[in-house]
Amino acid sequence: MITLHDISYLRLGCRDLDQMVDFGTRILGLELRERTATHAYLRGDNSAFNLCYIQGDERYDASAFEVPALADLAQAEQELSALGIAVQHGDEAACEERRVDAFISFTDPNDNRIELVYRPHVTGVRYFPSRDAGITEFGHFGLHSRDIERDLAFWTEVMSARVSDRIGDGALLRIDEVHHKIALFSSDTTGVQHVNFQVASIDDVMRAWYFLQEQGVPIVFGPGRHPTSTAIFIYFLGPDNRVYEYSSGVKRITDEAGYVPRHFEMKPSSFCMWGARPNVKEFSE
Ligand SMILES: O=C/C=C/C(C(=O)O)=C(/O)C(=O)O
Ligand SMILES: [Fe+2]
Repeated sequence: MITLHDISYLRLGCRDLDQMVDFGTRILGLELRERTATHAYLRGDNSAFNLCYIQGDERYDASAFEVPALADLAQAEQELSALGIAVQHGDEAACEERRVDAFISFTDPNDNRIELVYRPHVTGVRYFPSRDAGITEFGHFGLHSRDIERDLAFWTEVMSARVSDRIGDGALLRIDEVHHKIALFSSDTTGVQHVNFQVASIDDVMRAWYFLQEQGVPIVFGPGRHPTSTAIFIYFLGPDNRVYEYSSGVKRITDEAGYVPRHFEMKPSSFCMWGARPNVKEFSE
């Protein structure tokens, strides 16, 4: 089994890097940490970056997870190869581009690009937000799945994720005490389905609600509260048409041995206990 220590970063292709830097800083409230002609590194905590927008193919994305030890990369390669999954090694330039000491990459059974990284760089410099969105950390991300049972088997048997809750076919997966850091949603495509940043409180979610409306940002779900993780949330669209989420108050599962996942019915009330209706394809009946 491949132990995932934490989520690390997302690499997101885009057509217009300036537009994504503007959105990431002025709207999302991330800090622009570094920028080259083709790459923009943004963060909401003290990591070197959480999101890297890359000028070029807007359909490109990759999600990265940290493994605890360098030896885990070799072990992971062995396990993936045994399953017939091709593994690539990051060379020095690719490691530098990702601000990590070492990494391997592969595609999961859904053709999602996944990177396993060793020693993602963190900074000793406090995250300095470009607007006071109240971000506390990079929270989680959703992945598309064209075959949930197949992908769930991969994430829970090959990787170390555990099911916290299911909603219809969808699955919320934890890799530590946080209720979920990965979410799989039934879909007809591949890649990242939504990007979540945790904010400090309900005040930040509600402030975002007014702010996003004023800025003309399309809100696609919420404000509301997830009955699954109990988090209060708001979802909105970036200019890249990706779904972004702020949420606050995600529950922790501390009774690892005794916890049994729940299975929520595929109804809007399983996504929001206040009555908000999702305008997100993968969350709809
Ligand atoms: O119901 C879908 C989403 C649930 C949650 C949650 O329980 O917090 C998410 O954050 C999500 O996966 O978007
Ligand atoms: Fe989410």
